[in-house]
Parts: sequence; structure tokens; C-alpha cells
Amino acid sequence: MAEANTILEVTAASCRFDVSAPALSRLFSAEPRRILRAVENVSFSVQRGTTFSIVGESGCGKSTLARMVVGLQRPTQGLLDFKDIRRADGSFGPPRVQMIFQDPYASLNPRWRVGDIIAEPIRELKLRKDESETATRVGDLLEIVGLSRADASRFPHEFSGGQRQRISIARALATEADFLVCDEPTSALDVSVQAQILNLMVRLQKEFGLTYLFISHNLSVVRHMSDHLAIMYLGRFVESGPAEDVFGRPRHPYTRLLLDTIPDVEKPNRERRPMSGEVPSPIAPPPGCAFHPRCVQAVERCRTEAPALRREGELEIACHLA
Ligand SMILES: Nc1ncnc2c1ncn2[C@@H]1O[C@H](COP(=O)(O)OP(=O)(O)OP(=O)(O)O)[C@@H](O)[C@H]1O
Repeated sequence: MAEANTILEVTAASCRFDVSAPALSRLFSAEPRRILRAVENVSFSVQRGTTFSIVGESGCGKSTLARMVVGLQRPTQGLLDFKDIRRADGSFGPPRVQMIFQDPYASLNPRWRVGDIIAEPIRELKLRKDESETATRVGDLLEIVGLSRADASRFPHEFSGGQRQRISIARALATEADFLVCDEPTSALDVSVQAQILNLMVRLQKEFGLTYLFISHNLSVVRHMSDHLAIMYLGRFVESGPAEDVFGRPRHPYTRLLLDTIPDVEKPNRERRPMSGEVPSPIAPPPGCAFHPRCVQAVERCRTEAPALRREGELEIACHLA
């Protein structure tokens, strides 16, 4: 059931890619069609002004899901429904959605001055009356993200990685975005810079009531900023719930494995298990529970029967043993 404050409702969304060889060569080799299940039957809702984080290893389908949410990838099945909201400027309609990418350099036009990069959506969406108001807004946005008004005349290559990510954020805010899909926005940055960008994002969320869908392979990155957390494995959610519950009492063996790999400042001497094994191919997922080949607790049932995602209070979990 969608809650009153729901801004995005995703229902049974799947994305499959046909990665078969060309039809002619399959005709001669009798090779069957190969379907890659990047995202499989994923449902969740995001509440306005909160952060919903999706965590999983490389290849588990996080980016495909993010691309579906921003409309860059069509779902093969299912629905992604943005609810109409009352925006900060008083207008009513679907939220403005923007994406922030991992590599801020690749997403900023290197030949444009920063001022023009940020001004482009303001001009395109006619969000300010004239060039003078646009320039003022660009300067304000640069200050909001911790840069200076004078930075408008510089080029992206003159900035550090963290500063470039600040420019990407300013550009997203320039569109008056309500909903930011952040795909590993800090993983290309040094750890100390990561923290600065995360702090900036938390501050902006409070200041502007932003909603985040935050994608990361690293649980420690999302730990302090998530309201809701979903753990993804081979295209499916295996555990999801309020972040404090998932962190405080992880139920799925995969969530526990992900948690085991991150340092704990409160227990620096805690034994950390390295992540072992690899994510299986989404073209030929293992039978039963997709995680069973890597699960130390797996029993016979896990090898033959896929666990359904079942609800327990606010948590959802797909494991026969949890
Ligand atoms: N356009 C595409 N065509 C075919 N396969 C694709 C396509 N896009 C993604 N995939 C495959 O879908 C699976 C999920 O990819 P996705 O990029 O969503 O995972 P991810 O969890 O974001 O990983 P990473 O962190 O490495 O980007 C992978 O096996 C990937 O190779």
C-alpha cells in the first residue's frame, strides 16, 4: 500500500536484456536465446524527503534500476509511478527527477564554463526571467554547494573530483529537482572527500526537502544517510527495510556478509570476513536461492527452491533460514 507521502511507487519492475547471438548465427549453431535478467520483479516505494538506498555488488542490477527510475531504460515489465507533489514553487505535478553519476568529469561538458553548465537547464526550462537573473541563480547555486561565485568562469578540468561532483549537484539543483537518483556519486572520490560530499547531500536534503534514491556497492557509504535500505543480489531485493533495522539486525546472510566487509570504528578489532566468491551470471542464475553457492548456511532446500520475498513488519526478506 502506498503511503500518503509516497513520491515513487515501483511495482514488480523487471528489466531483461536479450544478449543472444544474431539470429542467423543461432540458426546454424542451434544456440538458444540468451536472456539476461538485470532486474527481476522489484517493488518498493520511496517517501518524500527521505533517502532510499540500494546496495549490492557490481553487476547486481543497481544501475539498471536507477536508469529505469530516471527513464533512461524501459522496464520490460512492471510499473514505475511518480506521484504528483506540491513543489517548493507552489506548482503541483510529478517530481522533477535528476541523476547524479559516479564520474562527475564524464557528465560535465569539458568545453563549457561551469556557469554555462549550470545555467543550461535554467535557460532551457525558462526558470528565470532573463540572463541577469540566471547569472544570479548560478552564483547562488555555486555558493549553496560550497563553491564560489567566481568559479562560474572556470572550466571543469580546473576543479578536483570532489569540486566537480559539487558542480554536478549544483546543475541538478538548477533544474529545481525534487528527486535525485545518485548512482555511486562518491565512489570515484577519496574517502575524506566522500564524507564531505555525503555531508553536503544530507544538508541539501534538509534544506530543500529533496528525496534521494542512492545507489552504492558500499554499505558504509549509505550507513549514515539512509532512511530505507534495500540489499540487491542478482537483480532481486533480498532484504529491505528501515535502515536502522537492516544495519542493527541484518537477517539475510548476504547482508551480513556485506556488513562484515566494512570496518567498524566502534569495534576495530572485530574479525572481518572478506567477501568470497563472485556474483553468478544473470544469464544463467543458480537454481533455488541465487545466493546459495556463496552462503555458508545453505541447506538442501536453498539449492532447489527460490525463497519468496516475505514481509515481517516493516522488513522484507527472501531467505529460507532468516
Ligand atoms: N544494455 C545492456 N545490455 C546487456 N546487458 C546489460 C545492459 N546493461 C546492463 N547489463 C547487464 O545487466 C547486469 C546488471 O548491470 P548493472 O550495471 O545494472 O549492475 P550494477 O549493480 O549497477 O553494477 P556496476 O556497479 O558494476 O555498474 C550486468 O550483468 C550487466 O552486464
